[in-house]
Amino acid sequence: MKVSKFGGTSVASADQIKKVAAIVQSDRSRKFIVVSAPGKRFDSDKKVTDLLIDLASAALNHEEVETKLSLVLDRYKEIALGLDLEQTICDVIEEDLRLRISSDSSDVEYFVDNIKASGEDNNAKLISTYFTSIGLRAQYVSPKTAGLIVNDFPERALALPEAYENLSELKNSNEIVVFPGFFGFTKGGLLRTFDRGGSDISGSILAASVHADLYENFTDVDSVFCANPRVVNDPVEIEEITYREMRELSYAGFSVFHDEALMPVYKARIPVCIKNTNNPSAPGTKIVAERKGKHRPITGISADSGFSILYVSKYLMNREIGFGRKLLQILEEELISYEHTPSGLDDISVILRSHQLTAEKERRIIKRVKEELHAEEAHFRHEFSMIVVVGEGMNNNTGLAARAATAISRTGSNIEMINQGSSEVSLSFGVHRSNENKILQELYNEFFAPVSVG
Ligand SMILES: Nc1ncnc2c1ncn2[C@@H]1O[C@H](COP(=O)(O)OP(=O)(O)O)[C@@H](O)[C@H]1O
Ligand SMILES: N[C@@H](CC(=O)OP(=O)(O)O)C(=O)O
Repeated sequence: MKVSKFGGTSVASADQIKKVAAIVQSDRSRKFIVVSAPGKRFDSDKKVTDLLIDLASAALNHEEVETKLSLVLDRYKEIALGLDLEQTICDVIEEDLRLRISSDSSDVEYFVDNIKASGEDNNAKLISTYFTSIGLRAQYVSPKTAGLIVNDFPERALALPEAYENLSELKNSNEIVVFPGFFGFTKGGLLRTFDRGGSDISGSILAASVHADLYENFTDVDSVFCANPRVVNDPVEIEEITYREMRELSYAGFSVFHDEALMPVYKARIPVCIKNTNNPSAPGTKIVAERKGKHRPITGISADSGFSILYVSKYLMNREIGFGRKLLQILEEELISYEHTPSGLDDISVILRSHQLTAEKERRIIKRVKEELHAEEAHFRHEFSMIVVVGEGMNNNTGLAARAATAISRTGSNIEMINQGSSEVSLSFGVHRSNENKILQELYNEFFAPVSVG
C-alpha cells in the first residue's frame, strides 16, 4: 500500500484537486492521502499558509481581520464551487477559522501555529468531502485523534516515537484516509506545526508508521533535477538518488522535498518517489538506500542563501583545550544551532543560519567571546550562501574539489569557506549571496552540461 502526499501546488484549485482524485482512483493501493494547504496557482499568487500567517499577525496586533479572513475563505469557496460541493463545507471551514481567530492569544506561538495549521486541516476536510462526493470511500482523519504526537517546539516541531505506534493503527482503515500535513499535537494537547514545507514530513511519518511499500510525493515537476530549475535552464533529471544525497541537497536548497522528511522513511527503508500531479505517467525520481549501475560522481548541486559567519581569532587557539566547546556553548545558550565550523590554527569560523540572529543576540555573543574567551577578534558577517556539490561517487573520485573550485574561480567570485563533509558525499562552498546564481550555473556547466566536440 502507498502513502501519497500532494503538495500545495497539487491542491491549489478545483482543477488540481480533480487531478488528485484521478490519481487516487487510478491505483487502489493509494490508501493514505496527505494534503497540504492550497498553494500557489501561478507565480505571483500567495499560498494559503502565507495568507494565514498575515491573518494571525493582524489578529495579534488587534487590526481589522475581515479582509484577510475573506482572502482565505475565498480560496476555499472557489475550490468548493469548482468541485460542485455544497455550501456546508465552506460553513464548516469558516466556523473553524473564526473559532481559531477568536481563541485566547496569550500564548502567541500556539495561536500562530493553530491558525497556520488550519490551511491543511480544512483542505483535508474539503478534499475528503469531494472524494466521497465522487464515490470514493474516504474519511478525514485528524492528527489529534490519530495520535501524531510531537515535541513542544513551535513552528519546528519534531515527531516523538509514540507517534509512529499510534499512527500504525490507521493501517486497519477500510477507507481511504485523508490526512492533513504540517502539524501534530504535544502530549499536553497543544497544536504545533512542523517547519515550512512540513507536509512532506507528515507524509513520511505516516508512511513509516503504516509500513507503506512506497511513499509518493506529488508536486509540480516531473522529477528532481540536478540543479534548481528556476536558476539553471532545463537541468538534467535525476532518476534515482540515495537518501543521503537527497538529505544533503534538500537541506541546502532543493525545496522540492523537505530534508527532515527523509529520516522516517530512511529508518523504515521505505522508498520514496517524487512525481508530478500534472504529468503522473512520468516515472519521477526514486529515493532509495543504494543506487544500482553506473552513475555520475556528482548527483546534484544545490544552493541556499541566508547564512552568517561568526569569525573568531586568537593567537595559539590550537593549544587551548576546550576553546571550541566554550565558543559553541555561548551559541547554545543563545539557542543557536550551527552548520559548519571550518578552522585554522589561530582562527575558527562558525557558519549558521541567519534567521536565528537578532542585533541584540549578536552583540551579546561578540561581547562574551571577547570577554570570556579573550578572543583578539570576533565579528559576524552576513549575506552568505552555501553551494553544496553532492554525490555518492565523490569519495572515489580525485580532483572533483579542484574542478569545483576552478569552476567557481571562473566566475570571479571569492570562496569564503570550503568544507568537505565527513560523510564524503558532499562538498560545501560558502560564497557571497550575490554570486550564488552564477556559481550554480558554472558548476552545472562543469559537471553536467554536454561538452560539444569538433
Ligand atoms: N532540484 C530541484 N528539482 C526539482 N524542483 C526543484 C529543485 N529545486 C527547487 N525546486 C522547486 O521545487 C518546487 C516544488 O516544491 P514545492 O513548491 O514545495 O511544491 P509543493 O507545492 O508540491 O510542495 C518546484 O516547482 C521547483 O521550482
Ligand atoms: N503549507 C505549508 C506546508 C507545506 O508542506 O506546504 P507545501 O506542500 O506547499 O510545500 C507551507 O506552506 O509551508
